[in-house]
Amino acid sequence: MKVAWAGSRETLELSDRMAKLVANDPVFEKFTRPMLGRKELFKNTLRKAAHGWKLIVDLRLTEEEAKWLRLYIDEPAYTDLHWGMFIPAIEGQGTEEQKKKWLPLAQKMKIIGCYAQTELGHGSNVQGLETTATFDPQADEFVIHSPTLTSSKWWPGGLGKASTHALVYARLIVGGEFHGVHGFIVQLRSLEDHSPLPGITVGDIGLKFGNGAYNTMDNGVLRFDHVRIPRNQMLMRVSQVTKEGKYMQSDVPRQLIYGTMVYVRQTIVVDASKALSRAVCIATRYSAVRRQFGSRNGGPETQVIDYKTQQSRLFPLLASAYAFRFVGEWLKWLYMDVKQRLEANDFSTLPEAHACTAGLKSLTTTATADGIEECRKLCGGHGYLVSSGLPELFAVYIPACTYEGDNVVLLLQVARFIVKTVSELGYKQPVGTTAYMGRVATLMQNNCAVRTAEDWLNPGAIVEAFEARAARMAVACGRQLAKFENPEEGFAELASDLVEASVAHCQLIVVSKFIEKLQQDIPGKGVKQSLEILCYVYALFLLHKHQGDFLAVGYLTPKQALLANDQLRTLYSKVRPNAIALVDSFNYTDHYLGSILGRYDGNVYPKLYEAAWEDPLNDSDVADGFHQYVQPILKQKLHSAKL
Ligand SMILES: CCCCCCCCCCCC(=O)SCCNC(=O)CCNC(=O)[C@H](O)C(C)(C)COP(=O)(O)OP(=O)(O)OC[C@H]1O[C@@H](n2cnc3c(N)ncnc32)[C@H](O)[C@@H]1OP(=O)(O)O
Ligand SMILES: Cc1cc2nc3c(=O)[nH]c(=O)nc-3n(C[C@H](O)[C@H](O)[C@H](O)COP(=O)(O)OP(=O)(O)OC[C@H]3O[C@@H](n4cnc5c(N)ncnc54)[C@H](O)[C@@H]3O)c2cc1C
Repeated sequence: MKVAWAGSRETLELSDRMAKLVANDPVFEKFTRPMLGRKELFKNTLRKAAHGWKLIVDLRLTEEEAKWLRLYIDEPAYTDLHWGMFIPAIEGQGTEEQKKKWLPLAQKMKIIGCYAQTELGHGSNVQGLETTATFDPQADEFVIHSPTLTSSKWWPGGLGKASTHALVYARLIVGGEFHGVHGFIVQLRSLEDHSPLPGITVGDIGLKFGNGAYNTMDNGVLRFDHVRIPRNQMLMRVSQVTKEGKYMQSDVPRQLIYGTMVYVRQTIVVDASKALSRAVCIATRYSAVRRQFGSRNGGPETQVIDYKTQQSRLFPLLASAYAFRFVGEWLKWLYMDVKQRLEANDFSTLPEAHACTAGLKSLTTTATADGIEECRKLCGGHGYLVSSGLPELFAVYIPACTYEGDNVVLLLQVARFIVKTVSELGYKQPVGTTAYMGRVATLMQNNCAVRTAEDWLNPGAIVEAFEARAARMAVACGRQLAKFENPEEGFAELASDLVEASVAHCQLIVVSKFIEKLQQDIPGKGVKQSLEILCYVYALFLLHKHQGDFLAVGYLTPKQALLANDQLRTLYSKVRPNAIALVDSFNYTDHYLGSILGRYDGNVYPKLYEAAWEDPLNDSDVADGFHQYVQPILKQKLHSAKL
């Protein structure tokens, strides 16, 4: 099962080696992080990142090994955006010449970059960005300027204190004409003493959610006062500005400017499976350790993992972790396929890639953020302790629902894609993830044929159910939209219905890809059977949770919905014997989990008790301040009879 989760024996071996390298290095200790003040915390992050980089250089780690090393260091840092966005943006939007100049500097960390797109006044609406880049043909330069307070760059990770350069997204103005938003490489700080360059105001935006957590990252604010950069620092793969001041839009779709966001969104889907699997690993192991009620004749109390309510909350999350892992694997293939096609100037699957990365990023991050919180609740009171690992995991994870695109805004992008597909059904055969809409007539007619709970253990029945739900919801939106004279007005009015139809479409993709995964060759005795059970748990859990959709579109009867729930209960009993093996398969070290509740050895109570005394508050029996503020209350003579 470890190989199924890792993806291959090589990846399992490589990731295991990196996990142990980090876990055995005291520099990467994590428990004290929530106790540190902001400046100490940030300095500690710089120290860890420097040590990580030293390991990469000294041990000559490959790019893949370095990626796993950074993951297991498990600390948001400026390197995330340098490697995760700044470099990919230059790779995707730079000319060959620009790549030759900037990539070696960035890959050797001679410069540190960030991705500065969002502003104080605009994040979702990229076309609304206000920073300007005005071409000066006399000097053959761009003048980068922040014309308003709301044009201040705001949020970019690594910007506040670490980055020497930024990839700045600004409104391109040539000869007084606006030509859309483009990316510009701008140096922010001196490479000598790291002081901000003339015309640059830069700093951190301040504390964020939770202790420790994302406060290890210097999300920054940045303003420009007429800063000049050479013309060749505008990324010019998509569009060019000539020395003479002529704007040239190549035949590449302008949306390629957004290509880095598409890349990061697809990585975020696999990240979701990692974050959710960590929380599920903690909650599952602790649910097996925790006993509460149910003792018979003085025997042991019941393990909470044996309660049906615990199983009905926990096992769908376990199934979701595997589902997101496999759909993330497929999405990575889709992204690489689009990237190859783009190299050959084939833009045919760009809309599908945009819709899938946007929709699956939205779906998986929402489910993962909610799932980590559910795992905290599954651990009762002890889940609320920082030493459970869950509060930090939650605090670091939840911005994923916002960054790289607010999840609702992204679902509206999927909605545009779906509505367009439905409107073209009469004359254009849908392909890829919308191919099922080509069978809309059948999907509108056929109703569910399930007669027994067993009938739900049929991939065909499940896929048809999810296809019918998605198709019928999309067609219903299409019919509603047709009633509006102004399509944009209709779209705005029906936005919530469209979002729900987008969720249905994306859930169909996740279910289908899980089923497709099971058609592949999966090594290991009993592994495929265990994954099949999880696949049915995932699909039938969704069907139960969203049964309103299936009933409203007339595909399911209430009886069939009840049979699905009956089958779910049976499936939970099948998951139970393998639950611990399924989470052990994630192969996480205690260091990476950072959780006393999720310890591999299950030695929870002694370690919880031990950890309590390490809290600084227990440095003295009588807390500082007691004698000053409490003792006088205890000692005061109360004359008023009322008290
Ligand atoms: C290692 C990891 C680190 C992991 C650690 C990560 C650390 C944190 C990283 C966070 C970094 C960030 O947050 S970076 C900042 C992230 N910001 C965002 O994601 C901003 C979200 N907003 C946007 O992407 C855009 O504003 C949109 C897509 C919402 C709207 O764009 P727009 O230009 O107004 O386009 P719009 O009119 O809606 O659509 C026009 C046409 O373009 C298409 N279109 C729109 N976008 C795209 C696209 N990306 N690709 C292709 N096509 C597109 C539409 O489908 C539509 O086609 P048609 O219908 O006409 O056919
Ligand atoms: C931890 C973190 C790290 C980040 N790192 C970076 C970075 O490195 N670089 C960078 O450039 N940015 C970064 N960002 C910024 C991030 O990309 C934006 O916050 C994100 O894109 C959301 O945009 P917004 O803040 O403008 O949200 P808004 O769009 O203002 O969202 C507010 C509300 O309005 C709703 N809304 C907005 N538009 C619509 C619409 N058309 N229809 C319906 N509802 C709508 C949203 O759904 C949401 O509920 C980061 C943010 C965070 C939290």
